[in-house]
Amino acid sequence: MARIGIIGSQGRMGQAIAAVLADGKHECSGGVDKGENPEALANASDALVDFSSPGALKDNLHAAIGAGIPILIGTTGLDESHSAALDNAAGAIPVLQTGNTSLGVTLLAHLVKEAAARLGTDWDIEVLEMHHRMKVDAPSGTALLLGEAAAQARGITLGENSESGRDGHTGQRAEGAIGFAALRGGTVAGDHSVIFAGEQERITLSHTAENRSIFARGAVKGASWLIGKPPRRYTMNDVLGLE
Ligand SMILES: NC(=O)C1=CN([C@@H]2O[C@H](COP(=O)(O)OP(=O)(O)OC[C@H]3O[C@@H](n4cnc5c(N)ncnc54)[C@H](OP(=O)(O)O)[C@@H]3O)[C@@H](O)[C@H]2O)C=CC1
Ligand SMILES: O=C(O)C1=N[C@H](C(=O)O)C[C@H](O)C1
Repeated sequence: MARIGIIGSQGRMGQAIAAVLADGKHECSGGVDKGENPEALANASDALVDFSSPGALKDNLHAAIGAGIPILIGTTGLDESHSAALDNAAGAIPVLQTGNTSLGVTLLAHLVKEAAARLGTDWDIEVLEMHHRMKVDAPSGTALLLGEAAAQARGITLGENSESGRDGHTGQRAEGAIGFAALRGGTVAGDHSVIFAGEQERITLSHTAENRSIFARGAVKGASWLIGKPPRRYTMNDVLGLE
């Protein structure tokens, strides 16, 4: 049985993952939280899953490299320096980073790509997300993943074409922009919609997470799949055979 170690083990996702690992087909090798060193956990594991905090990323990658095991990063709110650290780590170990480990969102990103490629730039793209009141980053990692899918299909760079946090006298929407809006409240596990707004018509592609078990199952599937793979960056498309 694959031994999976959980970074962020006492958190909402950490506990959902522990519940999946208790299915008798996997083994949980333990967990660490804030202030704890992930190295011993890495040495006792066949793979790590990290659902903690962006500030923990570099130490977690270091621990996985030291132990020579793969790591799946689900933590969101990452920036370009984190991205460079992920690329660097992927030279030594298998690394999978994604804003959403669910099958449904992974497929949704394909549908968004297809729609964005087929609809002209006169169809405005807006990404709307809603999450529970405890979420600390916005837009969500999933919203950015979906926006990136649309940007790739249109051959544009998301960073240079995104509009978010509109408030006050913002001026007109920039042509070709991909917009983001974030709602927070209650216990919502994760709702995402990508709206294609054209002349007198709209298409909305949506995903609703009914609870965190979909992310937890995807994380365990991804981490197990990474074991024994050659070092490089992987995606959920690789795990699910969707590309
Ligand atoms: N990719 C995906 O599919 C999904 C990604 N996520 C992302 O996962 C992350 C965690 O979400 P969630 O479980 O809801 O958050 P929680 O706040 O419930 O859990 C985070 C956990 O990580 C711990 N932690 C914080 N800093 C460190 C550190 N430096 N080292 C180790 N552990 C640390 C926290 O400990 P303490 O409380 O002591 O600070 C806490 O136990 C978020 O970034 C979220 O967006 C969530 C769902 C799905
Ligand atoms: O923090 C959360 O809860 C979630 N985070 C991920 C994100 O930022 O997209 C995935 C999911 O939507 C839940």
